[in-house]
Amino acid sequence: MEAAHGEHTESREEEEEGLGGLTAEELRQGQEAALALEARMALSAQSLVRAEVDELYEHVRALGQGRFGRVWLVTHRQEGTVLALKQLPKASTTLRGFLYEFCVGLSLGSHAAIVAACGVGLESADSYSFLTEPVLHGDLIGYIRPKVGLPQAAAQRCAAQLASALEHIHSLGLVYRDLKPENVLVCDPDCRQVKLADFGHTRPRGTLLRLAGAPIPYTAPELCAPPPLPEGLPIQPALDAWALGVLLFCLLTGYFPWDQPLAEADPFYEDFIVWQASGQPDHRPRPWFGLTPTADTLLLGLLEPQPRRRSPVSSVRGFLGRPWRQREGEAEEVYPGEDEDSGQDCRGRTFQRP
Ligand SMILES: Nc1ncnc2c1ncn2[C@@H]1O[C@H](COP(=O)(O)OP(=O)(O)OP(=O)(O)O)[C@@H](O)[C@H]1O
Repeated sequence: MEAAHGEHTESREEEEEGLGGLTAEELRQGQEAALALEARMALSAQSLVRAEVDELYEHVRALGQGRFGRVWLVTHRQEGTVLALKQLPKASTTLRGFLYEFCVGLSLGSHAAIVAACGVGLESADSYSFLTEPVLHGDLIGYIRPKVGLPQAAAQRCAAQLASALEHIHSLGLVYRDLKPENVLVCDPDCRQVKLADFGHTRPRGTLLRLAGAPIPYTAPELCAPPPLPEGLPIQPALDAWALGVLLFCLLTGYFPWDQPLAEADPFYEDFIVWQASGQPDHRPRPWFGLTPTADTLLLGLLEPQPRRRSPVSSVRGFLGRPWRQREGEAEEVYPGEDEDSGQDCRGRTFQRP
């Protein structure tokens, strides 16, 4: 969604009236978060360890590869501590971009559903790296059974933990902006505990952003509309609430609700908008058939197209412990299985609905 990873390609307007509808309190919160991050980045720049990764750490195995970085399981050569090391090549990451992601991770402190940063940043000849706790059971995408989703209890546990992690991030004046199953790491084979990772896209509330590239299912509709200011849309936690709604739909059904939230381009989104506006049960789009009225209410709140009317991520708490799926039998096992029915799941954007 951005031109360059971690770089401040966005500009921030200082005047409240120029901030496309942010309240004074929202503006203050975002500005404080931005200042705190700048201060932390200045300090961290001075304390970077300058060494090659191999001098200090032994590679055990690769844990994952993203668009920007490679993540390794490593052990500290002297202490023997087992850690995850995210390595970002200098060819594609600026020092500022690296410091930004590193310091956002540090500023989130300790939260049970957020990958803990270790506070060590490394500058090597060709890369920047930082260390975090390792999470060893893969990411959530491997647990979502195509056309089925997760068992309800696991879906509700994930929902509760992710809502809590996002609430924490929002309370610090930040917007996460990259919620998707690939960024949710799983701590145990039964998917009891999950942790949010990858803070390369996290920004202070009110940062002005434009959508760069095609929208994905998790992109909120306000980002697809022409921005209220030439520099872009002042970002709000509501972006994360939307993405959480889409992710919960995937967990409960094994389908994406749509490919992109554009009624003119996506018939599934158009159907949803018609249902959402009419409130008529017989307008319910087919992919929603298996959900309960409780789940409908939760998801319709998170997936409210108007960001100011959208439910906050904390709304999830009020819906836990009640059935979200009408029939539970089809999704009893949690398993990190392979794609059973390629193209018809929520692992790719171009799946087909029933
Ligand atoms: N702490 C960790 N423990 C275990 N695996 C991890 C950890 N951090 C990241 N990974 C794995 O590495 C993958 C890539 O990491 P990450 O998402 O941080 O990279 P990225 O380049 O920023 O990705 P993206 O393309 O989503 O922006 C993750 O999907 C995950 O599988």
